[in-house]
Amino acid sequence: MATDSWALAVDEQEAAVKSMSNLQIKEEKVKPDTNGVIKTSATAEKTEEEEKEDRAAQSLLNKLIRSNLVDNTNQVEVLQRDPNSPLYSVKSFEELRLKPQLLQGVYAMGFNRPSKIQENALPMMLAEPPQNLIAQSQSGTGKTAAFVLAMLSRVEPAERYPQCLCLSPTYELALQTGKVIEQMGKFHPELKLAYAVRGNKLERGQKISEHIVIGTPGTVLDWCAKLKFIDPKKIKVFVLDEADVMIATQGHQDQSIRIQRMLPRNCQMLLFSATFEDSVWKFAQKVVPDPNIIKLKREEETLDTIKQYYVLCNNRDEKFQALCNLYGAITIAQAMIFCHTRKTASWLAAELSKEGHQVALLSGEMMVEQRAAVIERFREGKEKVLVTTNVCARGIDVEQVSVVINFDLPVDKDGNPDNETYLHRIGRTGRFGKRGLAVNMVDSKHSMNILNRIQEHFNKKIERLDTDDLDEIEKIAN
Ligand SMILES: Nc1ncnc2c1ncn2[C@@H]1O[C@H](COP(=O)(O)OP(=O)(O)OP(=O)(O)O)[C@@H](O)[C@H]1O
Repeated sequence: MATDSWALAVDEQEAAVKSMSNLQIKEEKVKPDTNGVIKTSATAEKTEEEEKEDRAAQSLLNKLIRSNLVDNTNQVEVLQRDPNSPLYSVKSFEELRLKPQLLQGVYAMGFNRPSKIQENALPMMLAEPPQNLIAQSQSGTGKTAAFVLAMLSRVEPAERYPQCLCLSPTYELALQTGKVIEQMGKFHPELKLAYAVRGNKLERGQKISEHIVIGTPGTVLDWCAKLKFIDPKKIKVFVLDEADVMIATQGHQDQSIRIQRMLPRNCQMLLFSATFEDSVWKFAQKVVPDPNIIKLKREEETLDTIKQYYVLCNNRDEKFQALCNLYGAITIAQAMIFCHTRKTASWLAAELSKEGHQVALLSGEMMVEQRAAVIERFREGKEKVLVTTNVCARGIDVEQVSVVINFDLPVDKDGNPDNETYLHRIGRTGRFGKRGLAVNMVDSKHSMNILNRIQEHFNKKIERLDTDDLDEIEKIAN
């Protein structure tokens, strides 16, 4: 195989780095595309695969670093299966008439009142007869807590068999949800939970007596169909968590549908997702018949309150020099610096450290727990600058950042401007009326072209900044 070209492609396309060792690539001709990026069919495939894995990692990361509800002032949209039935919403947990032990559990977790999505979702989920629900709202808005409460409310502790089944996309995400079940159900000690995840081996012929089973689709399917540890006909509540992450994983969609088909017709089906792309929507409709639908829109990200600049350089070293010139001005607040590859991010973090700056590096090579720890320190303000990559920081919410530096402009895997990522990176800096600042480093004709296309897309002028001019620097700092 063409080792050099392959190495080059890998360098360009960070997402493919990890896959090198386990890919069997057949001899094939590799030619650079119009952007000079070399792809083989194997790289393209694996890149997609990696992105999918990333979604699960991101979701886990967000859970690990989150200690509060995400603020959302948008309206909730509710579509009822029966538009004539009254629409209930609750402003307190008391109104739900929960079992006292559950209410105690909710309060012990520090929840004083239902979150926006919970206000509508909880009465629907707890209604008699049970109703099916599809709910979508961004990560951190209280979905997990909502369906956990619904499952715990429906369980009959005296009946010792699985009554609620919850599917999660990965082992780690299943454990996170399991923790919430354990916390919320802690004043209900007779309530038991089983984890249907890889490595949890039971003796053949056994029936499990736990009331709630949480697991990944493959193992749950085995437990229901092949090993018969669970009698699916007795399941009252079926939850599909993180449907968007779920269907991004090969095979999970089919396995989930096969499990759903074994359940009784009157089983309550609940599906949750942070996004509603077409594929998620199609899947949701397959597994949730006659649903009520609740949607909570994401806070709009805009560029209105953000000052955007670009700095013209000739190469990476000049970009570094420009960044050093800017450093004093940007560290008045907290800043995130985005690079295209892990290699550049590591290099930049090391160079900044050599200059005596204290920076944090968030890299894709780190374990999810390590990444969570880095973000946590940054959120606490222990470091003021975080150097990271596109892939690594996508989907991660760090609220107090007010400066974003694009050391490399965001491009998609075909080398075109990634406007969505641009907006997401930059948009976060100017939230809630705060002023934000974005500086884009441009070092070639190609990247100037990308910048121009970004300006056109958003119909916003990005001004040139001269980092050797102290007056100019003053201007951006104030
Ligand atoms: N009513 C509430 N009051 C206060 N905090 C809450 C409430 N509901 C949930 N939380 C907390 O807010 C955070 C986010 O909630 P939760 O994990 O349920 O959101 P989510 O929408 O399921 O997020 P994800 O999609 O990432 O799983 C958690 O720390 C949770 O403990």
